[in-house]
Order: sequence, then structure tokens, then C-alpha cells
Amino acid sequence: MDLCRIWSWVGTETSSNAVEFAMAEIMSKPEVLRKAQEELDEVIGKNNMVQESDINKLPYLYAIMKESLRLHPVLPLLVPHCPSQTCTVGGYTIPKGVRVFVNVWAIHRDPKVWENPLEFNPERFLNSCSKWDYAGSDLSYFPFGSGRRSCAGIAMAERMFMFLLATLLHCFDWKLPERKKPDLSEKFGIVIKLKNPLVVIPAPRLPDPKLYE
Ligand code: HEM
Repeated sequence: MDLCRIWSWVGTETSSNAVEFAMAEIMSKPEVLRKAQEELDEVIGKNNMVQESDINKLPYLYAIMKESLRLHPVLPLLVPHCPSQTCTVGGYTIPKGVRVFVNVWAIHRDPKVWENPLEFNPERFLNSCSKWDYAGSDLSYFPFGSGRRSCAGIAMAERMFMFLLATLLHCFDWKLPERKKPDLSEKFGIVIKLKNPLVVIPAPRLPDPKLYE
């Protein structure tokens, strides 16, 4: 039972925060919203709802997800690791049994690896998808961790994120309240979240009202 509770906690809080960050980034870049909706209209069509089977056909949305997880990896220090043997990493001795935190948040913003690292730019993942995947073998991009203790829910996380974001963007147009800009300030903890929850106003964009029933 405890294990089930942990799974549902890690699974829901991480995924919902990740989607909220993606929406906040999208709201601050109208051209990203436009391109994502164009892709959805082309692949899904305005007379259909998004199906789970559609999510592999949305490369631009996939790039949005990757870029959002780059700038806002929801577990910014992964989970604490603990070496079973003393080892040397990059010239530093890591004694057996110490707690090791890996600052993936900082690595994902390293200007030596990323061009304009603070810019939300999904395009950077369109041409280099194979280079930056989630396998954790490239230690410049690993939002789900790396190695044997990496995220056990990657496949589910990816599906939930893509399905939810695709549905939100396909079914609705989104506006910010008047004179408001999205506030992307982060609140750090084990799980990173938006400091101030995102407020956005939806308007239906599909022609058939039955699709919303
Ligand atoms: C966007 C969503 C998610 C992100 C970014 C994420 C990220 C991570 C990260 C960074 C770790 C630690 C890896 C490490 O320290 O090397 C982790 C561990 C874990 N995640 Fe996720 N996760 C997400 C969603 C989920 C979901 C949906 C589930 C399951 C339903 C899940 C289950 C787990 C479990 C069980 C662990 C512990 C694995 C272990 O210690 O062996 N996660 N996750």
C-alpha cells in the first residue's frame, strides 16, 4: 500500500507540475501555441478529439515537452543517490555511503552545452531528437535521471504529459487575464513548481459542441 501511495504521489505531482510549466511557457510565446495548434489541426483534425494513439504523430508537441522538461526538470536534484563503493568522478573522490545530489536543473541551463539556455525554444529538439532522448546516456539532458535508478514511470509520464497537453491545446484557445504576463518564477523543493499558479482562460476551438460532451 505504501508503495502504491508513493507511486501515485511521484506520478501525479511530477506530471501535473510539468504540464503546468509547459502551459506557462507556451502562454509566454504565442508563436509556439500557434505552431502546436497547427500541428494538431493537421494530424488530428478539428472534427476529432485527440486519441492516445495520436501522440506519436506530434513531433512539435514532443519537442515542447522536451524543452519544457529541460528548463523545468520537475525533480531538479533528482533523488539522492548513495554510492555503494568509494569512487572517483571527474577527479573527485566520492566516499562510499555519502548522499549525492545531481543538479540537473543547472546542467540543463549550462551555456557550454545549450545555445541561449534560458530561452524556451522547442525547435532545438526538432533537429536533434535522437541526440537528446531520455535514455540518460547523455549527461547534458536527463530529466528522468540516469542509470538503474532512473524514473520507473518514463513511458507513463510521457503519455500522460503528451495526451493532456495535446487535448488542452487542441480543444481550447487560451488567453491570459487582461494585463497579465505568465510568471515563470519557480518554487524549489524536492519537486519544483510554479511559485504562483498559472491562471489562463480557455475558449472552445472545435466546431462541433458534441465533442465537448
Ligand atoms: C514528467 C513526469 C516525471 C518526471 C520528470 C520524473 C522524473 C523522475 C526522476 C528525475 C527520478 C529520479 C531518477 C534519478 O535519481 O536518477 C524519478 C524517479 C522515479 N519516478 Fe519519475 N518522473 C515523472 C513521472 C513519473 C510517473 C508518472 C511515475 C509512475 C507512475 C514515476 C515513477 C517514479 C519512480 C517509482 C521513481 C523511483 C525509481 C527508483 O528509485 O528506482 N515518475 N522520476
